[in-house]
Amino acid sequence: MTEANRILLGVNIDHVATLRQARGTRYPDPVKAALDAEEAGADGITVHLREDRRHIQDRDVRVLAEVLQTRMNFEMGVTEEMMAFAEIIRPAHVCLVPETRQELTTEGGLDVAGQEARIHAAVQRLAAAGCEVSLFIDADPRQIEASARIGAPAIELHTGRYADAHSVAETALELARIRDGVEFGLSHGLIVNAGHGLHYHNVEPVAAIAGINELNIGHALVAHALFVGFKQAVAEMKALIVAAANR
Ligand SMILES: CC(=O)[C@@H](O)[C@H](O)COP(=O)(O)O
Ligand SMILES: NCC(=O)COP(=O)(O)O
Repeated sequence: MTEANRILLGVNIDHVATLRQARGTRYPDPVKAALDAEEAGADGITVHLREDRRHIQDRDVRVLAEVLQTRMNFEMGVTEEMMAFAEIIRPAHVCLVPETRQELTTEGGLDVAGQEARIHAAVQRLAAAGCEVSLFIDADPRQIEASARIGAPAIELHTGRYADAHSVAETALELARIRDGVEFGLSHGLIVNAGHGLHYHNVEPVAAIAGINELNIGHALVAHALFVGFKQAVAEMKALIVAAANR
């Protein structure tokens, strides 16, 4: 009997909160979505507390920290406000992401190579709070090397360019970039995750990359949940990635 390739699904619930914030209501509740996701097979719950609080709110994070059965992956910009908040919440995982106020979504990865001392200090400080830190970076050897050099245990490769590719050739090129990035990261002793813009029609080639640890997926799950319910949306995605990883 051969052992199954393990691949984890981190469910990002940000856009449940986006819908709530659009009207300032109490519903839909991202905490309920997180608990449903866990029941449906999510291996972890990802939230991005943005500086402008456009979706997830501080209270959501505090409540999630108390009720999650799996683990929280807390995405944050490298700011003093967020560092102090993470030190109080102490999420199991923290993913450091680049952030600009006006962006529609996260554009590009964190420039670790360009600010090694600053990111190194953040990784050390979060590790002292008991958090395993990953760095959300482009699949660029320079950024991967810098991440390993500063002692981050994990990276998350930004799959946005792959997801946004406009031709078969461009898609293949971006997929190859991610595949090479996974291999390069593993060869540097890093845990390699990936995410951003992944959906039901583009996720399989990424899930099939050998050695990839976890995929973080949000927007597409929330969109599909409108039609099939959140548990079903998560279960379908989990089945898809596990099958792709074991093909
Ligand atoms: C870092 C990342 O890829 C996700 O957190 C994503 O950014 C969440 O969605 P928004 O970018 O739309 O806030
Ligand atoms: N880090 C990527 C993530 O959490 C989910 O991104 P998306 O699926 O909402 O684009």
